[in-house]
Amino acid sequence: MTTPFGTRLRAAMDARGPLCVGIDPHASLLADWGLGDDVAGLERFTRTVVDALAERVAVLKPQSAFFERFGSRGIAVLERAVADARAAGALVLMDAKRGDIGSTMAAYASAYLDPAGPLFSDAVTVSPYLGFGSLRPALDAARAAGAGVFALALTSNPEGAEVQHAVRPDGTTVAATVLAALKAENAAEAAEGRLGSYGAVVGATLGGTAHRLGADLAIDGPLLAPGIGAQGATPADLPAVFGAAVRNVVPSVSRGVLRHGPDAASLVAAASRMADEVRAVAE
Ligand SMILES: O=C(O)c1cc(=O)[nH]c(=O)n1[C@@H]1O[C@H](COP(=O)(O)O)[C@@H](O)[C@H]1O
Repeated sequence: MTTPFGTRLRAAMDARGPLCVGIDPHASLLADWGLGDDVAGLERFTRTVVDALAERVAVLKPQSAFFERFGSRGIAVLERAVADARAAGALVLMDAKRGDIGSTMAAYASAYLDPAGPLFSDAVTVSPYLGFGSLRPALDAARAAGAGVFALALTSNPEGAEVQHAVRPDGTTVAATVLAALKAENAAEAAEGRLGSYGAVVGATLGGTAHRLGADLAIDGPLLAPGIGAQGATPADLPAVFGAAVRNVVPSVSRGVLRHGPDAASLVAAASRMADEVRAVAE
């Protein structure tokens, strides 16, 4: 049986530093790197990032949208990136943010969480906003494969609050309900003293807002914190946002590292500076 994702993630964070670097080949970044906004540019960009960082950072997070926009040839680049990054020892978090009715969710689960599939990843991002229960096929597929799932709880964009801060009839917020459901999924791993495999996405940009969730952030699983760099947050913001849960935070940076390319040494230096800054506040 494969070691569960949460356990593998904790080991990778300890060994490599707690950092996720996103692979987001924006058209503007391709241009900045002197590459065409075409499949050849996408491939060169992706390969450069994977070659530079997959042996060094804990998690690489390809953003599927930037590959999908090139159709099947873009997906082929994504497949190769997933395989190469995993072979080099990085955990791959597929940023697909899927969410659908349960029966369709089962197909998404087989796309990303079936070890026999060409896009099989260590974990995938999902949206719980069709109801947390609709994610069941993905949660079960992840458990079977030793993979992980990150559900959106409090996203980094300002528009998220209108849904995520909404208060239910029982007085809890929608986001707190998602966090509680993730904690329940992590119970078995937590009982063994392990980091759970079911993570939440909580933006690093939220200032004091997330911290007001306080104990709700204690989901016994990882907290992916995007929003560092281009969206304005810094590692120094993490303790205020996450409080005691900061130890389980995996900060995620895309453009803030990628803008240092195409030089591989500069990409490595940017990622390692960021990992050092995070380590300094998380310990
Ligand atoms: O799930 C995510 O990764 C995510 C959730 C969220 O709340 N906010 C957010 O920015 N993201 C993703 O994180 C990346 C942020 O990129 P940068 O702003 O360039 O660091 C993008 O791929 C977003 O889709």
